[in-house]
Amino acid sequence: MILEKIANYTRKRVQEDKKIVSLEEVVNKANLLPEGDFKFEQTLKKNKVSIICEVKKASPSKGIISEDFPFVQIAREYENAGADCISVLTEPKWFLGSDEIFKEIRKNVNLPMLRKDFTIDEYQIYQSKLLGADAVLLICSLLDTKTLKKYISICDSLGLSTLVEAHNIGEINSAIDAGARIIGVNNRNLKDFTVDLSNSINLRKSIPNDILFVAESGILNVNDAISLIRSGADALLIGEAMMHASDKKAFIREIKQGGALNED
Ligand SMILES: O=C(O)c1ccccc1NCC(=O)[C@H](O)[C@H](O)COP(=O)(O)O
Repeated sequence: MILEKIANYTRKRVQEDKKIVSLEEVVNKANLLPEGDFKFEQTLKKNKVSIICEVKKASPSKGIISEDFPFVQIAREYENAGADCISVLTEPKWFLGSDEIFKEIRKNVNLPMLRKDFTIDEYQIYQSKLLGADAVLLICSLLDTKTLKKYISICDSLGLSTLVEAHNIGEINSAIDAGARIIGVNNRNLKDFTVDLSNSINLRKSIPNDILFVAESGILNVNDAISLIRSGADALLIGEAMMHASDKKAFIREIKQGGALNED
């Protein structure tokens, strides 16, 4: 499965990174930074519905999404269009992301930023803190409950939020047991890349209301977004459709207005 391939490649990447900067060094450096203030989850808590816009050059399911990829300009456009948070993919092989892209965007926008990578080692959490991230992604199918708990605790000590991603009820229970405060449900089946928004809609009911719920992937238009808001999503993570939207401001405005109209 693609996720295993990505995770295996990520293990090699992290081993290489550790040869340049050791675990001890990243830990020490990260601990010297001011503690984070959980800006990512504070933003999600404060809003009725938040839109997390993703900066995404390519993906395993779609190949190249943006040929020229002016990533700083895209992130600024998201900010000006009314995005609440920004997600930046840093995985280099399948998503053509990088830590440098993340750092450049960090310098140019004020919104809370999610470092979207395939976390398989605590090293990446300290690295995310050094990159200026506000949140990291933890994927349940890559981490058992004990490891999830440990990584959430490391993030807590650094003031970083965690988006814990689940695909099914077993993974949701693992995320809850690990103490996740934000759970994302991915609508994309990572075995065959099919997208089914009803995955978020069905699994919403299994997540307690005091845990923030993010619907992820495959949101192609305003109607998709509104149906997820109606099913109780606190936030939507939108990549490809946001990258392609010619009028990003109108896209976000219509989602938020549509979501508000469907309240109660
Ligand atoms: O996007 C993929 O093809 C993909 C494949 C394998 C693992 C993860 C993948 N995507 C990561 C994401 O979480 C999405 O980029 C994100 O949810 C936005 O999705 P979309 O709106 O469909 O671009």
